[in-house]
Order: sequence, then C-alpha cells, then structure tokens
Amino acid sequence: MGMRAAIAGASGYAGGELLRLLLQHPEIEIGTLTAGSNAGSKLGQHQPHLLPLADKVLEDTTADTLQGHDIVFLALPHGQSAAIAAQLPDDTIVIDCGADHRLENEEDWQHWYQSDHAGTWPYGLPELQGQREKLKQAKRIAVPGCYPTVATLALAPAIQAGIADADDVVIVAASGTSGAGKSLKPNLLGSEVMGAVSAYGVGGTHRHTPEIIQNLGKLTDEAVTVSFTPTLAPMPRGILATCTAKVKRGIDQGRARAAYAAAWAGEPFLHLLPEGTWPTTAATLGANTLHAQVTVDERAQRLVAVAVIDNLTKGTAGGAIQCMNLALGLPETTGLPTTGLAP
Ligand SMILES: NC(=O)C1=CN([C@@H]2O[C@H](COP(=O)(O)OP(=O)(O)OC[C@H]3O[C@@H](n4cnc5c(N)ncnc54)[C@H](OP(=O)(O)O)[C@@H]3O)[C@@H](O)[C@H]2O)C=CC1
Ligand SMILES: CC(=O)N[C@@H](CCC(=O)OP(=O)(O)O)C(=O)O
Repeated sequence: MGMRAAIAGASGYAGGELLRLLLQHPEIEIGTLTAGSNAGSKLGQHQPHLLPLADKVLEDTTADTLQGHDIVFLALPHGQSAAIAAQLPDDTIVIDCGADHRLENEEDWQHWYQSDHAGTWPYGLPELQGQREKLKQAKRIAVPGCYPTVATLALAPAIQAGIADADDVVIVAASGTSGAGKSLKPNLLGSEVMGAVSAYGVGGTHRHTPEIIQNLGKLTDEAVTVSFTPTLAPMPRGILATCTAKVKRGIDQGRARAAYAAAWAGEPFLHLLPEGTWPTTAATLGANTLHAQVTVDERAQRLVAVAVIDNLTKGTAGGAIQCMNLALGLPETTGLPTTGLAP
C-alpha cells in the first residue's frame, strides 16, 4: 500500500492539477479532499476531467479532516494555509502551494502581503543551488509562485556563473489565466480576456518581485535589482518569461549557452533548446518541464533568456510533487510527465 495524501483546496485549479498528477503516481493513494464553500459537493462537479474521483465528496478544510495522512497538500488562497498547517502533526509532510511560508524576511512579508508572517519553510525549488539537499526528508515545504519558478530558473545559470549583472535584471512575463485561480475577477471575465493581452502589477508592485530577489540573492554576492512586469495572455495555461540582464564584458552567445548547458546537465526537467530555436508554452503544457533558450544581444549588451513552463504543472502542482518525491526519498521524477500536450 502506498502513502496517503490529502488535498485541501481540491476544487481549485492547483488542487485539480495535483489530483491529475497524483492519479498517475505509483506510490500515492488519494485520501481526503477538502474545499471551502463547495464542501459537501462531489469533486466531479468542479473537476469533470478527473473521472476516477468524480463521486468523491469534498469535506470541510479542518485539521481534523486532514488528519491521518502521510502527506497533506494545501492548495488554498494566500493566508489560509498557516493556521491549518500549525495544527497538523510534525511528522506529516505538509506541502503549501500558497505563499504563506515562502519569504524569509518578515518585513518583506508584511509589506507585500499585509498580514503577520507565519514563518519560513524550506523553499520547494529543487533546481535552485543548495535546495535539493534541504528538501530531502523535509516535513514542511513552501512551493514557489509560478512566476518566481520560471524567472528564477531562467536566470540562475547566468547569475551563478557570474556572466550577467544581478543588479540589472528585467523580467517581462505573459501568463495564462489559470494563474489567477478560479474565483471570478472583473479583469478575468471571458470577454475581457479573449483576444487581448494586458499588463498588470506594473511598476514593481507585483508580490512575486521579492520572491525572485530572494532566490537570485542566494546565487551571488552582488546586490540584486529586479524589474518585473507580469502580463495576462488569452490562454488557460502557460507562462513565457523574457528575462534580460546586463551581460559581463566578453560574454557571447556561445559562452552563455555553455553556462546553461553546464548548470542543467543532469536536471531531468530543465531543457535548453537546440541553438536557434525559441520556447513555446505549448510544448510544456501538462508537463513538469521548463524549456529555455539564451542568447546575447550584443548591441544592447544584454543577456536574453526566454523560458516557458506550465504554471499549473512545473509552476505549482508538478513542482509540489517533485518536492514530495524528494521528501519521501523517492526518485525525484516519479509520476511526473516530461512530455507536453501539442498542438
Ligand atoms: N494557479 C496557479 O497557477 C498557481 C497557484 N498557486 C497557489 O495555489 C493556491 C491555490 O490556487 P488556485 O488553485 O489557483 O486557486 P483557486 O481559486 O482555483 O482554488 C482555491 C481553492 O481553495 C478553496 N478555498 C477558498 N477559500 C477557502 C477557505 N477559506 N477555506 C478553505 N478552502 C478555501 C477553494 O474551495 P471552494 O471551491 O469551496 O471555494 C478551492 O478549492 C493559492 O495559494 C495560489 O497562490 C501557486 C502557484 C501557481
Ligand atoms: C495570471 C495571474 O493572475 N497569476 C497570479 C500568480 C499565480 C501564482 O503563482 O501565484 P501565487 O501562488 O503566489 O498566488 C498573479 O499574478 O497573482
């Protein structure tokens, strides 16, 4: 018999993607599923694609309903995880897909989330230098935000190798609408989203900015300055992040590609595309992969890295399961797809 996992927030997008992947995981048995206002209804009403679980009834999200599992995934809105997590047994693996335990600096948390800081958990990005070891046997894991996942991974090889200037990073990213969750928002109505790309969180106001800075700061002694602009694209899933930074003197495309190839050798989910090809979100849909390409804009003297992920897979649920595998001592790739859905 495998390990039992409960999912809090099973009626949402992240919860649905966790279940889609866990249904294919050879070591996991799905236990209790919970929701908020939709508790009492059947999962099939909210996640019609998850046929094997269609008749499972969603329970209330409480420490009681989540007891008795080896692993608890929390896929709840920001600010909802901390109180529940604090009531779960220490020996349960708790994996928080929300932001509550990601930031290390209490003042940063208070500034960006306007609430009390619940504390910091091991950060669930195994490919970030030094993190993989911290996730092995971890009992509490904070899954990164979707933009920080793609932007950090896209820039890390360059910052780590010292070929780009951490003090001059610009990130512009386009996200699919599922990144915003299921709850209705005026800018996410179908007629507003279809056929338009729009900017939001402009001018350094998006809460993922400090998370990206925290990550890149672990790779360099230089000060880190990040200008991050998210945009919303008319597609359900996927993020394409264009990340640029001032390149150090003498670094050309060949040197840049070599740094990425070296950093990602042996990484099962990070794929540097062949020279001359550029990433498309479609190639990563439903897969726990990141595809990227890097070059140097010689006239502007900037390194340009473009990377894509599926925000719900590598950007949330797939990343969470990758961390669970490490915490359980399983091969990191267990149950995780590397093939996308195309066209
Ligand atoms: N979507 C994405 O790409 C990413 C999401 N995340 C994070 O994952 C978490 C979930 O996001 P997402 O799935 O998109 O959001 P959704 O809005 O799609 O789902 C939220 C889930 O939480 C439940 N819920 C809401 N309020 C409460 C409450 N007060 N008590 C108990 N349960 C509640 C909802 O249940 P009900 O149906 O009953 O309302 C639903 O199951 C968030 O913290 C988000 O930041 C992280 C990375 C990327
Ligand atoms: C398109 C869209 O709205 N995306 C979300 C990011 C989703 C995510 O990864 O973030 P958290 O887990 O930190 O909420 C946003 O910009 O708020």
